[in-house]
Amino acid sequence: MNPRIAITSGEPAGIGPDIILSALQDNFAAQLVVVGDPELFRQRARQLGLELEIKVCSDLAQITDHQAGQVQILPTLLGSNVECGKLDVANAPYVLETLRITGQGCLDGDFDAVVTPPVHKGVLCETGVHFSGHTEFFQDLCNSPQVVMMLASQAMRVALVTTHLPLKDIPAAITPDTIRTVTRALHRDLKTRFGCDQPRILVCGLNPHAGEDGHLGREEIETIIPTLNELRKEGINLIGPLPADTLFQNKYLEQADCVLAMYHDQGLPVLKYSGFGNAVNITLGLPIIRTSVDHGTALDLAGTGQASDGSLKVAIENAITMATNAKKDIK
Ligand SMILES: NC(=O)C1=CN([C@@H]2O[C@H](COP(=O)(O)OP(=O)(O)OC[C@H]3O[C@@H](n4cnc5c(N)ncnc54)[C@H](O)[C@@H]3O)[C@@H](O)[C@H]2O)C=CC1
Ligand SMILES: NCC(=O)COP(=O)(O)O
Repeated sequence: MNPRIAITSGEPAGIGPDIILSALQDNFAAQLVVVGDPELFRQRARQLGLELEIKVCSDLAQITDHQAGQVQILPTLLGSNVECGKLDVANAPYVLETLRITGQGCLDGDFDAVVTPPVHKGVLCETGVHFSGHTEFFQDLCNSPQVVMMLASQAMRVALVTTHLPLKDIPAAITPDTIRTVTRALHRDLKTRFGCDQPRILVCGLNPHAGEDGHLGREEIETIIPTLNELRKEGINLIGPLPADTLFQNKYLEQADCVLAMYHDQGLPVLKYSGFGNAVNITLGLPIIRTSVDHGTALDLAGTGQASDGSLKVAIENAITMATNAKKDIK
């Protein structure tokens, strides 16, 4: 039986609905179900001039294998009408509810994976909840001690020691404990989920020139190098820390299965430069499978037909592959 994959609708005023409608015109070997408001998808399809069948499923038993051109929807209703490109805090509870339903559904075994189009973190925070990202939301929902954000393009995989933190808080967050737990989770998932028998991880320093022997910062000498040496004794293959400005070249990337960057904007701009629109964001360390797109809500493009569905298709394909492999492992 094909895996059942839930897709959230993302920020309703952004390109989430557009790229879902566009991607679902293709075939996928899975039961795909969108958790969202059917009327939002009908309206957006009309606006985009796309002819798709919107099938509203009142329960899980009605979800069948995906057929190209069909959108199966488990209904959750919006708080307010949507105007493309205009954020409305009245719809923030809807967005959070789609995340809760799909995450909990994965934990309960109703779905084999969740794929998330982009949400707008700022408008979700305006409800009074602190929402820094799906990564942290699903970590809390699943009660997971450590999660790792990893993005993968054709050219490279990049994982992060810290996720959505203000820059000023990063040095304090790079502790031996965080480096240990992130690196172990990354090593384990590269083996179990990505088929790397002996994962090789290329680690960035935190400071310019990886601290220049302590003259440009001491985190490498005091924290990063000793912790990497400890992890090496556990049999984890680590290269570095290397200066982040010169690490991203083929000579090093060819030797590695994944780069481990210390923070969001150290690793992700390089990956996005090399593969924006075709990369996938995967949360490691969760008991559920969660993939996502490599881009944001692109409010400027909602409803215009100019948004690329490339990354969403890669996210759906990755979720299907990971869920299919997980089902095989259970048998
Ligand atoms: N997975 C998620 O939920 C993510 C959400 N975001 C959120 O998105 C919001 C907007 O973030 P920005 O930094 O403006 O990034 P953005 O990715 O929304 O837009 C950056 C630029 O890329 C273009 N772009 C983005 N996606 C595209 C696509 N599929 N096809 C063609 N062009 C595309 C946009 O038009 C814009 O010019 C923020 O609130 C941010 O937190 C950002 C990244 C990931
Ligand atoms: N730049 C990627 C990103 O911020 C995605 O965050 P998340 O919502 O997947 O946690």
